[in-house]
Amino acid sequence: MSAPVRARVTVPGSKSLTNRALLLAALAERPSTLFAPLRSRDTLLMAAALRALGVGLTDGEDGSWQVVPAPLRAPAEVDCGLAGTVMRFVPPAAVLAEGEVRFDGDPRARERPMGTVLDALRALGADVAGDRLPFVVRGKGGLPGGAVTIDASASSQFVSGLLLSGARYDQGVTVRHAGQPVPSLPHIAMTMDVLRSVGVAVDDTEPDTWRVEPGPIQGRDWHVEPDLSNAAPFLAAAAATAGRVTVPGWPASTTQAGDGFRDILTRFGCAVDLTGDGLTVTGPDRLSGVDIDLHDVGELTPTVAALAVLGTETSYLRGIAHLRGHETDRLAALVAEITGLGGDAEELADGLVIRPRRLHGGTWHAYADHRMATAGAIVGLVVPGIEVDDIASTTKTIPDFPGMWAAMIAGESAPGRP
Ligand SMILES: O=C(O)C1=C[C@@H](OP(=O)(O)O)[C@@H](O)[C@H](O)C1
Ligand SMILES: C=C(OP(=O)(O)O)C(=O)O
Repeated sequence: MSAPVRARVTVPGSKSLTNRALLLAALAERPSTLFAPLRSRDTLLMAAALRALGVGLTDGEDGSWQVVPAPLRAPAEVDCGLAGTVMRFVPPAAVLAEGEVRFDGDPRARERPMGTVLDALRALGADVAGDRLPFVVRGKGGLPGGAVTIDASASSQFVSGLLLSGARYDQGVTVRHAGQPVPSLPHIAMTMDVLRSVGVAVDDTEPDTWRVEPGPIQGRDWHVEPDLSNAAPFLAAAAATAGRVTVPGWPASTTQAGDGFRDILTRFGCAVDLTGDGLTVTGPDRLSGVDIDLHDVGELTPTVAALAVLGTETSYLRGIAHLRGHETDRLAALVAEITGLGGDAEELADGLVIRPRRLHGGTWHAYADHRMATAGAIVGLVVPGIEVDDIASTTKTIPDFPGMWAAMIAGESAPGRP
């Protein structure tokens, strides 16, 4: 094992909060300012999409973003990259423009599930050509809206996307889910919470039903919380090396699903301490195994799998069949990388089983997936000779992961940060 990691790591803003704030600011009645937003590939793509639709977006010297809403304009082209939040959140807004808005993205993005959102928009009165990327929204300057029933078992983003723009539809929107349970429900709760914060009337009292009333969206100041899911690999470094890592600015209460990592770390045997100073995690001498349902926090799976690989007991990660439609098929990718290095991992119908076995060095493939890349970095702290083939894929949600990781290992605060 490498030397225990001891560091204080300040992580950049939340992807999920930044992209929701950008979209709502674009649809608002008055300008908004985002303080400490995330600036990474996914949020820069969201910003570019909104600019292409005519929204004013300027950079403040302090790293903030000023957003000046304007009637959405077409024709326009939107590059979704590999960002689920761009491909699922922007089309429901693009129907408000008058004219063609063309969407495309990375090769893998063309495979990610999308048809449910486009069918829902058609059912609500939109003219959309296509069922996955590339597709074209032919905006009519507005949308009747109303009630729609969808199967959101492949992604909570199908629901969030429709809700975020719903207040701007003539009749608002009511989204009902029918199908296997919706994953990542905390992300839908976050959507409802941000809608309330901009004065939109919402109702989620009925299970699997979300209602957004039509009405104006207020401009506001947004103070974006640190991205707790992106904090996870750094906290995992403490867990993996019997070290200690503090993430300052961890919110006392939050709508981010990544907050669930505190409980997961406890189950691995870590000491987890949330104080006014931040969240401090101290790793145990021996990592336990876990049997855990990650349905609500699927995006933590690669990080949890990396710890499970280093655990001393068998781990079961459950409730995550939908990860097959993420940046890559994460279940297949994790099994391939773990077994490729001599480990023991197997796919379950809805998850993974990972048994303890000593790994050897070699290449850990990232599959253009930021969270696969960071999972490789965690394993590489403990197993000598591991090289992640595409660490640059981390720029999807962290601007400088290699710099932050190196600073953490050296025991420094990340450069330029408190
Ligand atoms: O709404 C959001 O910001 C997100 C919702 C989740 O998507 P799925 O429901 O597709 O897992 C999550 O995994 C993703 O990283 C971000
Ligand atoms: C699933 C993820 O991203 P996306 O927003 O592209 O769906 C993720 O970040 O783990």
